[in-house]
Amino acid sequence: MSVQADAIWQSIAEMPRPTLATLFADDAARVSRLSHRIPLAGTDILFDFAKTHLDAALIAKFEELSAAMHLAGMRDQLLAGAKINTSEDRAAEHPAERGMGAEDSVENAQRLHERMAALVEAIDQGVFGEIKHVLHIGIGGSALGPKLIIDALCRDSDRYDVAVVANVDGEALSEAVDKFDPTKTLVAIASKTFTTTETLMNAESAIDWLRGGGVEDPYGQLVALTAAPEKAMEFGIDETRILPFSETVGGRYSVWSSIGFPVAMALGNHGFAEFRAGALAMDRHFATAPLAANMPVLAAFVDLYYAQVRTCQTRAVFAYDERLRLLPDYLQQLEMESNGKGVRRDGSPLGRASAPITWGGVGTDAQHAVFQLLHQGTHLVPVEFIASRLSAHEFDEAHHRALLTNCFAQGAALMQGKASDDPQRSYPGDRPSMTILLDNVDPQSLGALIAFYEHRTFANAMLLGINPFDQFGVELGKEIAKSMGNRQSGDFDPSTVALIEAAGL
Ligand SMILES: O=P(O)(O)OC[C@H]1O[C@H](O)[C@H](O)[C@@H](O)[C@@H]1O
Repeated sequence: MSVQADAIWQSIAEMPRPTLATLFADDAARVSRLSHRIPLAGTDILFDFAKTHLDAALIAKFEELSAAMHLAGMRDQLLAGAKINTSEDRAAEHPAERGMGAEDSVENAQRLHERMAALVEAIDQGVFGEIKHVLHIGIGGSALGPKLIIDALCRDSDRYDVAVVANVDGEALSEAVDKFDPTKTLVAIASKTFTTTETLMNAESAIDWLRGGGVEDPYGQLVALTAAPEKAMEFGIDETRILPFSETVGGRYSVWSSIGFPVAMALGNHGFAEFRAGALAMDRHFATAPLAANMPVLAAFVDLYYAQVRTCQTRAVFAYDERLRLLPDYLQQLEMESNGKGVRRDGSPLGRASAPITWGGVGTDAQHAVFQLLHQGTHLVPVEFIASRLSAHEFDEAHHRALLTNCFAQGAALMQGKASDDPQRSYPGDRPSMTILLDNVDPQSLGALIAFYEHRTFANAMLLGINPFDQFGVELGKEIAKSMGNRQSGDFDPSTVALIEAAGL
């Protein structure tokens, strides 16, 4: 980090720390200043930062930090498809999947999307016989995005039943295939590298399941979603059913690419295109809005303020909408795999806290489980609420009113607190939250929301000097698992040896 950035952090740390109550009392226009309604491709999203400790002075300091860390320039490079993933010497071209980036990359992505759309149409038209189910096999970035989007948007889809299987635990595959008829199932094998052991093992077992279920040519029912088409061909998948995507699209940023195939199957090509259009609208906002009114950037300021200055070690995300219940899982990979790093882009020590731990759940369930700690525990946890103005279920609208009321009440309670003579019953208050209110849970708003999180993660990384696009930290465990599986090494530590023996491996 530059000396200049260090000095800015120092001055942020020394700034006065007014309470939320004082911030509201001192600025009658606080809500209009910090609550932004952003119009995006036919939908609006409201981002309310008023219940965080951000104020004009803090924002100005973070703008200085942004200048010192070249945030705007790095953003422009990201969105132009420059090679900003320096440790792997490549670009990070997930925006190109939505239509923003280097011209040839955008064209290439479009061509691949058309190819995928054609395959979806062919399946719809019965070219593969009667297909009713899609078994999507992938893990990490090749599973979490499709799982979230399908769970959110395809609850009463009359197109295909989709199951996403990630875990190498056979229970996961067993649970998924139990509901499916092998003769009517298409198996999508999703792996950017096509080398991930869990995915390949599940794929082999799925082929056995197809064969055991009377499918004469199981390979004829496989589709591959990958950036390594040659490996998928070696695996035995016909080239016409391999949907490639670019090597420059990172795994946890890949739901927009052919990894989104099950989303297109469940939602239809049009729905998947709308999902990408929502993201493109957020890309445009990120590209053009001034930093102080740029939602991903402001959110990163909030994240950094709490993690760096108030030393919060976690941040909690609560979806007040059953349709978004998988959002915290998705964000855990996006944020922690991107920014859970102790070194900067140039390899020097980070010298400060990396990304906080992302956790969360679904409201109102979580209120009856973990909110005690948020209200009275000794850890300060910045909370994020995500809700939708409209619901889609068939029951009385009282349900949705109660859901939203609870969501807003929690934010108010965290901030207000409550004094009491009895210490057990007193609430300190001044606990921050931000709220994101969607108009609806639909493809555009979800696309825009996920792109918002991607850019927020990027802005956090740039302001810390981290490369958010590699993940070397996941390799060591894989290597050790392999050597254990192959029994090549007798020199594990005594605790590990005792566990191997106890399990009879
Ligand atoms: O898509 P794949 O190549 O199979 O990789 C699946 C996942 O595994 C890796 O271990 C990484 O941690 C993830 O970022 C990646 O999404």
